[in-house]
Amino acid sequence: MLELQDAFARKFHYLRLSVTDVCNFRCQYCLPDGYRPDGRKSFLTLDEIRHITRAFAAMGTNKVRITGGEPSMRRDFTDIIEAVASTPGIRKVATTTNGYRMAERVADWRSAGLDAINVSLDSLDPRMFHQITGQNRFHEVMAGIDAAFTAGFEQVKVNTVLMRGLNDGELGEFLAWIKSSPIQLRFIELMQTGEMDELFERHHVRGAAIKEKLLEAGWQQRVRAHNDGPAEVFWHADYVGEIGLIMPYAQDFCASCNRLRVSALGKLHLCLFGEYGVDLRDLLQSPGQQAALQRRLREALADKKATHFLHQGHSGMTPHLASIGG
Ligand SMILES: Nc1nc2c(ncn2[C@@H]2O[C@H](COP(=O)(O)OP(=O)(O)OP(=O)(O)O)[C@@H](O)[C@H]2O)c(=O)[nH]1
Ligand SMILES: C[S@@+](CC[C@H](N)C(=O)[O-])C[C@H]1O[C@@H](n2cnc3c(N)ncnc32)[C@H](O)[C@@H]1O
Ligand code: SF4
Ligand code: SF4
Repeated sequence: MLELQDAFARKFHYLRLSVTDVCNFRCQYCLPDGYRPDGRKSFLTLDEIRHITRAFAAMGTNKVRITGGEPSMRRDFTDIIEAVASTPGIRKVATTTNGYRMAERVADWRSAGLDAINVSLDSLDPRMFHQITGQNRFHEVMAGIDAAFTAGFEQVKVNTVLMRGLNDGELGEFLAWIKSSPIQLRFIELMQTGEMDELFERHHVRGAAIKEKLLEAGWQQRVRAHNDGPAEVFWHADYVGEIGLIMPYAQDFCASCNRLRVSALGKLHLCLFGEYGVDLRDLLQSPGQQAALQRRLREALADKKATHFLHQGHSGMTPHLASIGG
């Protein structure tokens, strides 16, 4: 099998597949004014999703993360999970969600083949949660996380975007929360995107400060496996949970890049902060197009850059991460 490999010898076995741009939250760093419907957009159909997944799987992809917007806003979300999970070669199906409908549906998602779930939770203080996400749904999301454990997930990853002056003083509360829960809590550095005004300057805080505190408190960094993603993971003998740090501004962050993205509009994105998307949709219309689709993917990959250009202030064409799935 000819794997997907770029000019820097990085291999890509992980696809982040966005299934919708729509979201019901208004996170300050993503869609502060909420999702603005655009009647002309049509998101990938179930058949198109099947064709994409098959082509990637035929080139060595074994993990697919279904994302968005908010993926659980899709009425056929469970069918999407099932379609991806039943594709030969796909060994891990994951999703990233804001927790919407999770408490009621997570058991169905698991039965459909979902292996891993990442939930966004920016604060353990319900009022701060509301302030950051624009939604008064803290307890709903927490109930969703509990329901995931009840449904049989052994670990849940929780994503917390670090924001100076908002949630950056909550380390103690978060640590107490994961002391006896199998949660991998990941602090994510705020990333600058095209539609952000001065929010980035106001709230960006380096994950390195948390790393120092963790090391001082006896946390140890897990040795990275070669196929691990970009999170640095820390463990402590007194804690069931773990801490992950996602620090895209750190040196060499992109050296371990192992993922490609397809947007809900069917475009291949070589980087979260790339300059363009490669349209795939014309080759998603029948199974007979798979060879041509694979050729297009391989040719496109030749142009993947070594890293993002965030340090120079360029966030590419990405207006906000809901447009590409994060
Ligand atoms: N800069 C950058 N950020 C990323 C990348 N992949 C994920 N992120 C960010 O990391 C955060 C967590 O992403 P998730 O969707 O939970 O996925 P993940 O970290 O790949 O999770 P695992 O597959 O469990 O390792 C989000 O804010 C993403 O936008 C990446 O390739 N580059
Ligand atoms: C774009 S969301 C899509 C999935 C789902 N709606 C959710 O929020 O989990 C994926 C992840 O990106 C993160 N994210 C969005 N905008 C970000 C930004 N500007 N900087 C860092 N992380 C961001 C979110 O917190 C979330 O964990
Ligand atoms: S981060 Fe996720 S939940 Fe928040 S606005 Fe963006 S897409 Fe929606
Ligand atoms: S910023 Fe781009 S190159 Fe860097 S890890 Fe993310 S997707 Fe890969």
